[in-house]
Amino acid sequence: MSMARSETANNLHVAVLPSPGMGHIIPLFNLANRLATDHGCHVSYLNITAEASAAQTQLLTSPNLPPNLHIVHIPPAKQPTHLPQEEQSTLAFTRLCHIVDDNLRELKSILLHLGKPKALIIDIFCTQAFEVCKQLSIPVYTFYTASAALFAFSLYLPVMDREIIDCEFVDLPEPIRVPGCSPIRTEDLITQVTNRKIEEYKWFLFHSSRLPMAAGTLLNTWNEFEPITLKAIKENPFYHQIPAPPIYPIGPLIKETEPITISGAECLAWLDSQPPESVVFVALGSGGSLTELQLTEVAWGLELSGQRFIWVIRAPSDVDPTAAFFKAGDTDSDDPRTFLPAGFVERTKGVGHLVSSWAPQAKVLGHRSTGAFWSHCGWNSTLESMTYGVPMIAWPLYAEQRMNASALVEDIGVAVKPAVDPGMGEVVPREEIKRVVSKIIESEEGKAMRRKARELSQSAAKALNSSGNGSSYESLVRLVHKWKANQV
Ligand SMILES: O=c1ccn([C@@H]2O[C@H](COP(=O)(O)OP(=O)(O)O[C@H]3O[C@H](CO)[C@@H](O)[C@H](O)[C@H]3O)[C@@H](O)[C@H]2O)c(=O)[nH]1
Repeated sequence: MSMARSETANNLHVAVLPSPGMGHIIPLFNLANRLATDHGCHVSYLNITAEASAAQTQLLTSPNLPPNLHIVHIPPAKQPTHLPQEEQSTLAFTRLCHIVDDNLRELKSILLHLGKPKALIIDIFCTQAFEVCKQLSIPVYTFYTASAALFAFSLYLPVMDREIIDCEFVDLPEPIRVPGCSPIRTEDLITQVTNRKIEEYKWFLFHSSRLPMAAGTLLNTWNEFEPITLKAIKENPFYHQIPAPPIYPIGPLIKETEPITISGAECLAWLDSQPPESVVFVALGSGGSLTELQLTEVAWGLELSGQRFIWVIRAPSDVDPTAAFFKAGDTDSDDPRTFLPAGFVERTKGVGHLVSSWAPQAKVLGHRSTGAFWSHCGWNSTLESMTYGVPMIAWPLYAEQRMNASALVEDIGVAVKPAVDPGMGEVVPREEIKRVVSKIIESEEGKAMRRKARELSQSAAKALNSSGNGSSYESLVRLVHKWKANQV
């Protein structure tokens, strides 16, 4: 039987700690919002303010927050680590890990000041909180913002690192077999593990090896989306050797509200005037950008396809590879249109709509005119696309996105992946772009992908159903009951 909301409420105080980067801030915020609105919890959302992006500030200063959700700002660390210039520009992840490390120094006094919440839910890159919370007897839960498959890989990583693999992972002759996951081709591996000697890998291994310290892991997925992996994590004897924490699949949690800027409103108004399922939405997550050469090919490919599009466009990555990541939602930078082929904007007027830096993505994906999502396959983008039943063009860039893309194309059948031209290096040429864009909007294969995405959208809605034993809804209710039962 479904557990009623009123049973779980009564001022239970929980805190939520995201790491920086919109791909983490957004899902932890969605969870905080859900706990406050659906489960009546009193929620403190701990916001690391150092290097906050415009999108982060905009999200957290929204006037529509529920009254029982409080944003607690962690002031920037007094003596932050200074990374060498070269690392600052190439490794967003290392920089992110240092920001967390520096800015959690005062976590203990913050939690004490908040009156010791009954549970702390942390992002996977905030595992420094385990020791602090042990001293305070606060149970810590991780919210895994990526797939269950990556969670399984991460649980297994310390074992592989210690006992099984003595070369670089990318040099292995065969795909990596992790129980419950499709074999992971070495070229699809998460980028953080491609070089075991560098700091990026050490941080990823550090946080992965601490996953078993959690009292439980909330996964942003649902039973029907990753059935085999979830079953394996729960049941496979292999995982019993690794003290894996109990898992709670609570997804797909996606943005329910988002602040709309002027350019966002224009983008939605443009969509209103387009035919149903006709528009390809091109957006590469919060930090994705393309090289100048690739940007040119994408522009030509879109134009040649003749299909309608919305394109969230950013300055080329050759200028500064991590600029987009740390400046998410910042529209003050150069007008990216200046990087496009001459005459492109004029020639595609009426057929295409450009948005600088940031669009109201969830709203665009939920719009009836959107026919496909050209995405870097970040996990939140993937969940948003599936929630609204939109098929995808898979364009993975970094992190675990290649793994997600392969699952979406090969295992689930909701995406198509353009092929690179070996003669042009890693670049996908305009003819190939034209082919996949037309295919996903017009072909029978594209329609089959849309049908599959719609089925998943229905199963997602069922999992979240609050009045019909939705599996994800019930998982979260179970947790809230548990926290409440431990309440003194
Ligand atoms: O113009 C934009 C661009 C992005 N978004 C939102 O930003 C989030 C982006 O998240 P995601 O798709 O997961 O991409 P990243 O920001 O790149 O996320 C990082 O974190 C994810 C979760 O761990 C990983 O899956 C990714 O690989 C990693 O790059 C989503 O909610 C989008 O709706 C917008 O609202 N407007």
